[in-house]
Amino acid sequence: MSGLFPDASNRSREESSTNMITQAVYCLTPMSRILIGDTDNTGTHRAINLSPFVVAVTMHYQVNAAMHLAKWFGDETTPTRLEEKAPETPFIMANGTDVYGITSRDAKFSEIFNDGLGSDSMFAMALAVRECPEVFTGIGSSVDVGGGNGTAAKAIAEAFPHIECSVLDLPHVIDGMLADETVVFVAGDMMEYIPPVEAVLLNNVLHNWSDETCVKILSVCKKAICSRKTPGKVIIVNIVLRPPSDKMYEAQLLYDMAMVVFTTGKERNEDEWQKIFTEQDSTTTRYCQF
Ligand SMILES: C[S@@+](CC[C@H](N)C(=O)[O-])C[C@H]1O[C@@H](n2cnc3c(N)ncnc32)[C@H](O)[C@@H]1O
Repeated sequence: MSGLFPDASNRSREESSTNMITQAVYCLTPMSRILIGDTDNTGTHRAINLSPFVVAVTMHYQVNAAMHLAKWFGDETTPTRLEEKAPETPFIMANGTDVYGITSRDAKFSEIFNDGLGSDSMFAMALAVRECPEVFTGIGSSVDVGGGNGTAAKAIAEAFPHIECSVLDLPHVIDGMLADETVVFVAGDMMEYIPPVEAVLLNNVLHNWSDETCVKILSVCKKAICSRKTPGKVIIVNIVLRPPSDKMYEAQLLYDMAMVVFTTGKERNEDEWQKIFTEQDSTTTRYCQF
């Protein structure tokens, strides 16, 4: 204890070392910096703030779901291969319905969930727009399918003002959204119909679903981009699992675990993505990494 509470004779030496410790302890790391964002003197955010995402994925519904993981794994009455356990997920075991069942009946959770995913989208789209601008050139119209609160669509509209941007999501999600001059909100079901458009954006959507459902969603996307004279494109923003030696591998596996707990989907490596694209019979596939 004496080392923690220095006596007066050592004061100046201790003060300077306390300052040093204080600086070392309270300095933000690159990771914690993205949890507070950055505001200018008008209160406008100038940098990415991922804290809404942390709040959204640690709500009691998700924590309860994670607590059911062991039971879900260990349930001997269900098959051992994980994909055969679908459509039951730890989330459904814990909450009686899937994430979208909860967003449809709990408006507060829906708002927190959409804001959280929106903050994550802001992060991903800022990189996509900066690192892969060629993906968006030559496009006149786009629909962000499963676009939630429209954060990604707004980022595209801001970076490429000539693109007419819309967002398609489930009716209860769209209900609360206010259209602005940059983005139009459309209620619909991506499993059934997507309006004709030059580019469909699927931002962090396909990893929520099984291979079979991804093929189904992509076939609806294909109809939407092929109903015009010149066929358009489907832009997929998603993790592509890297080899175990990659420094991002552990973070990517953590995302994969989240998919197991919350959804019937998973994160995929390039071969697994390619399998889906081949089954879906896409003409050309190009990968841009960021
Ligand atoms: C993981 S969130 C991704 C949200 C957004 N793209 C983002 O990254 O912030 C999946 C989105 O798909 C929407 N969704 C789920 N099922 C859908 C369906 N059948 N038709 C349209 N949207 C759907 C959800 O409401 C949710 O907004």
